[in-house]
Amino acid sequence: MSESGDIELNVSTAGPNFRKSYGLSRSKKHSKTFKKQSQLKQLRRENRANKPKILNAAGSTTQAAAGALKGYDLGPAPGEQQKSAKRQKVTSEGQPAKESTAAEQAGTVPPAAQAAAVFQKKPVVFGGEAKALAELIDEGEDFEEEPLEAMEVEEGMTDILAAVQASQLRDRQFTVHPSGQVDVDYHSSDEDDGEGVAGAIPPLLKAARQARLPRMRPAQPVGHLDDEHQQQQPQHPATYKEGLAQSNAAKGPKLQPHGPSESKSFRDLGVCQSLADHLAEHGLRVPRQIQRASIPTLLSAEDLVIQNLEASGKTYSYLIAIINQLQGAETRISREAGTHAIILAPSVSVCSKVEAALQILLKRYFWLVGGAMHGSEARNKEKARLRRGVTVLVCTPGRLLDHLQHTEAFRTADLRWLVLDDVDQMLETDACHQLGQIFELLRDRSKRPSQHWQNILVMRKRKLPDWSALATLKLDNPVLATCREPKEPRPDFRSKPLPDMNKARAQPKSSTDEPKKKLAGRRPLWQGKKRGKP
Ligand SMILES: Nc1ncnc2c1ncn2[C@@H]1O[C@H](COP(=O)(O)OP(=O)(O)OP(=O)(O)O)[C@@H](O)[C@H]1O
Repeated sequence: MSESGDIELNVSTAGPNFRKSYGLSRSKKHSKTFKKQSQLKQLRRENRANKPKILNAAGSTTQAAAGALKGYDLGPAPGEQQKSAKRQKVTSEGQPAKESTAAEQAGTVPPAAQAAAVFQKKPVVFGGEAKALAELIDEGEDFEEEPLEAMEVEEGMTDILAAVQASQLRDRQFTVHPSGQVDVDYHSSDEDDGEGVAGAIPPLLKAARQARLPRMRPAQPVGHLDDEHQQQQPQHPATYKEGLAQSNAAKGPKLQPHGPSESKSFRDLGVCQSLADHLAEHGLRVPRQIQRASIPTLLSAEDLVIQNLEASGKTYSYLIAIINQLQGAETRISREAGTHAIILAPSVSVCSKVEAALQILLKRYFWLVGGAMHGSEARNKEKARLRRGVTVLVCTPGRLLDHLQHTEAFRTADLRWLVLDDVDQMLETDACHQLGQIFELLRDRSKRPSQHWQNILVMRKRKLPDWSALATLKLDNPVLATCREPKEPRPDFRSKPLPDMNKARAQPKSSTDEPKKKLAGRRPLWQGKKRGKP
């Protein structure tokens, strides 16, 4: 210890194992980061001498107890026996913990421990510092400047991670064993006692387990889900709502699945005659599955998540619904009224694709103006277009935020639809950081006090993305429109009559067969010319 109170740790005392465990080179061990790491380790070592080293969330839960609860003997987990032999469990008074029998312990196993036992096959270590520090040291960075949230976790355990990150355990390390035992490790910055932390684990693991359950029921192939049918189905736990309620970051909506209706035409779905005719002129005569599932909900102004495969007709679903309502407004909506629908797309290519479809649909309704802005045009030109008015705007998040912040003439007070196309892709890019700001600015500019526009989320993947970036969107009891059927009916080869093979043989297949016929009587070249008889 130096005079200033800082601990000075001679690197050489750290020993060869220390270097080996982090794979450090000789030059690295003299780095500033490495010294800081050593200091921290030393502090922890000192601290551990005064505090209980291992704390069991269940008090005294063992693998046998978890097995007893489940009705069979689990037996020791691989490697667990040796580990437990090495570890000395201590009580908070520092006395060795008394090993109790399985029967005694059966009553003390919390549901969290069972949960861990069910879905864990091997011990999983969670925790911020150990892993994060190792990574930072490998990169040669100063760990004090980095947030200690670079937690790594086994594949498939991200939900647990989300729960842990949102909790008071974020910078502690704990291990979940197959037996359901949870060990918490302490370090010098811990202020509260062990019981507080242990109490926090069971609800977390319960939440984590819920989060791992399937989040959507499969879509109904045909017909609406009527109330009676819904009551018969086992109630699906509201995973996002309850499971991760503690975490604002991972909060998501509870979705009501909605299968396609049996309507055979766009008219049946509620689309007006003129638009249905216009669609038929452009080859859209029969609505696709996803359009049958989504258009009725879109027309009823409910928030909606549309999920289906690529090129299945998702874009047309929401465009048809929006334009159907815009063209049918009692008083014609002029461009001076500002923007009524904003479609956010993650990339320029998606923007262009959506705009192309939009322009096809707007051909008939000349008073409705559609446009795309994604940065390929000069900003002043875009501003001029916004000043004149764009009723349906297709935009990338970056460009939209820019105009919301800097273009006064951009009028969004009457916004009625906000579409996030390809939302799963959008949430994987940096654009997701701008979404929160966009929603806030749109809400501030809105005429009415509460958010009143219809939210439409379009995604291709079945798995719901991380909703943390959409937490401020305030989806209002959204419906999930999805269907499992292939996007196009497959051709039925069996129903086709087979060609008459005799006829096919009798007739020459094509004009190219003619020269062959002519050559039919000739001798092959390799036999040479026929010599005349003497
Ligand atoms: N009802 C329909 N009848 C015939 N063709 C349709 C119908 N709906 C959409 N299409 C055609 O299918 C193609 C894809 O449609 P759309 O762009 O809506 O699909 P998407 O699911 O949004 O695609 P992506 O996943 O690439 O965004 C378009 O060329 C469109 O013309």
